[in-house]
Order: sequence, then structure tokens, then C-alpha cells
Amino acid sequence: MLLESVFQEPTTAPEVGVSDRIRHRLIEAGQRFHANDNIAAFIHDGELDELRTEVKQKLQGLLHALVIDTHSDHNVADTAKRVAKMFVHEVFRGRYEKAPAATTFPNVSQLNELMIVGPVTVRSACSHHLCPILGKVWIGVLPNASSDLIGLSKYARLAEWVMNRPQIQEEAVVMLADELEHRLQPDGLAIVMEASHFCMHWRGVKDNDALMHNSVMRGAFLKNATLRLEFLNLLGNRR
Ligand SMILES: Nc1nc2c(ncn2[C@@H]2O[C@H](COP(=O)(O)OP(=O)(O)OP(=O)(O)O)[C@@H](O)[C@H]2O)c(=O)[nH]1
Repeated sequence: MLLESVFQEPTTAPEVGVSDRIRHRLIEAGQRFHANDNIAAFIHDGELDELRTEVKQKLQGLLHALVIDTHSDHNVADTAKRVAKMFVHEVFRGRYEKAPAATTFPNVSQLNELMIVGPVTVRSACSHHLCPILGKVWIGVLPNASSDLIGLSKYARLAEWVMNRPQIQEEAVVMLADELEHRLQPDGLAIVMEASHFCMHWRGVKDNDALMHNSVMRGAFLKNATLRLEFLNLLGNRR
């Protein structure tokens, strides 16, 4: 091959990848696209499969950079494909898919007593190292006569949707609280999360036992110490 042909400028513009198209739409709309943001509204039909293909290609490049022989080692031959599927359609799907439908029902019995759902098992990944976060969430709701109600399973589905993104735990509970508050319009909302961070177990400090606990208290749970205590005491007996 002639040396000139190696250094020749490309005559055609490089093809714009699907991630660039999506990013362009987000920037045009002034929309944030942090690791824990949902960007489903900016992804057109069919583009998620295209995105998975692009991610696969980049992961193949990552394996190459790690000097892993993906040709002769049959164990890694499909790793890029598998990991791309895992990121886009499984562990980070909360970024790319629309919120699960959560039909709301009127509070016909005008319930205004404390209700607790949990423990809801949640799985996430830390945005710093993309290591798994495995944990549990407890949700307390104090409805009022005009609050909406949602089916019990929808608490778990919404929690899964919010957690299936690269996150930090402090922001994850706030995001979940925002989603629930928006749908239920309760007098009070409380969330407690307890999670195990694999970035602390598998690598780094290698502490196997440390857990992170955090909470968010809104409305009546913030103002009324007795209610807050009732919620926390009820969890205390069940954890
Ligand atoms: N606050 C908070 N920190 C987290 C969370 N998940 C992981 N981390 C921590 O975020 C930190 C990552 O940032 P750095 O301290 O810059 O990373 P690092 O030098 O690789 O840290 P080491 O883990 O100590 O090796 C680590 O201490 C993680 O344990 C989370 O949900 N919330």
C-alpha cells in the first residue's frame, strides 16, 4: 500500500452515529443527560437497537485496548455483544425506556393512614465505577382524601425504573421520591434505602460489610416527628 493512501484525508464526511443524533436532540432541547437521567423521549423508534450496536462496537474497542484476544478466546468472542445488551436493555434500561405505566385510582375511601411498602429489592450501579449496587427500599406514604393511589406492584416497577441507571444513592432516593410524589400527591412521603456497593467490596477499600443507609422525608414526614418515628419504628422491626 502506498504511504500517501494511508494518510489520505477522507473524502466523505464520517457517518453520524446514533448516539450523536440522540445527543444532538438533547442539546438542542437544552435537556440534561446525566448518567441517571431518563432520555427515552429523545430516542426514536428503532434507535435503541442501533444504539446497542454502537455500544457493542465501542466495547469491542475496549476489549482490544485491554489487549484481550477476542478472536481466539471463545469466552470473550461475544462479550461486547452481551455487555451492550446488558447495558442498554437491562442494567441501564431506566435511562432509555419510558416510565412504566402506573394507573392511578382515586382515593374513594379517603384513606389518610400511614402505608408502608417494602422491602423492595433494587439493583443499580454506581456512576463512578459502574459497579453494582444491590439494596432494599422502604416507601412510606401518607395519603389525603384527594391523593391518587397506585397498584402495589407499581412501587416496585417505578423503583426499578429509577434504579436501573448509573446512580449515586443520595440522588437515587430523591429521584424515586419525585416520581412518587408527582403521581400520588400525598400529604407525606418517606423513603429509606439500604444498599451494598460493590465498588467498596470488589475493589478499592475492599470492605465487605459496609452498607449505606439514606432517606428522604417529605411533607408530613418532615414536619411531624411522631409520624416519622412511627415509620422508622415499623421498619426497624422488619429489617
Ligand atoms: N456518596 C456516595 N459515594 C459513592 C456511592 N457509590 C460509590 N461511592 C464512592 O464514590 C467514590 C468514588 O470516587 P473516588 O474517591 O474519586 O474514587 P476512587 O479513588 O476510585 O476511590 P476508592 O473507592 O477509595 O478507591 C468511592 O469512595 C466510592 O466508594 C454513592 O452512592 N454515594
